Amino acid sequence: MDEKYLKEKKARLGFPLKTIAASVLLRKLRWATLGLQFDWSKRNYDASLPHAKIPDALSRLAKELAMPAMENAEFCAEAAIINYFASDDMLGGHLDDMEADLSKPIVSISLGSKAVFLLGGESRQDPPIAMFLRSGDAVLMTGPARKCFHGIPRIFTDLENCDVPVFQSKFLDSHDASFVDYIKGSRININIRQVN
Ligand SMILES: O=C(O)CCC(=O)C(=O)O
Ligand SMILES: [Fe+2]
Repeated sequence: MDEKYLKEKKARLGFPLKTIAASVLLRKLRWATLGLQFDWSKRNYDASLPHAKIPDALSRLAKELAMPAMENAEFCAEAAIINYFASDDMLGGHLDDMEADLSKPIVSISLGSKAVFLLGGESRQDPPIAMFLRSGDAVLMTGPARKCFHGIPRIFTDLENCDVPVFQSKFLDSHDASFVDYIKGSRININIRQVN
């Protein structure tokens, strides 16, 4: 953070301001969104809210991955959630049922550390199936699975189980060093939705 900005901010607030390194803040980031934003008070996606466009490359990839679930129509990537997991993070069992048309799939891409994915049934009481999601895996949640509870109870960040080295080996350029450093103890999930 810029020195002059900090001084001004301290003066305005009247109490000392602690600076936190970007690398520390980055580890605290749990999720981000792209594309259409969800309005939690109205419980719907609101196209009038300011939003960043989903990058074309991601949109094209989602279209291709969604193909088996689209029956002659094209998947339209309208909203995405990016989940950032550090070693002790998990994602509790939940449903993704806020999209108007549940016949459209959710395309979910995993990067970094290996995770356990639990796919349950339509009731929380249904026993889940457990599977590993590794870096580069894509899950297509479609058909009955759109109405099923699912979650991530844990990720593996230890060297023996994380499966990241294979992924890391693809990033040898020195410009990728900070990315490799970040992904070593982390997992990123990108899930892409068609909202309408
Ligand atoms: O992290 C994952 O693989 C699943 C993410 C998910 O289910 C969600 O964001 O709704
Ligand atoms: Fe989900």
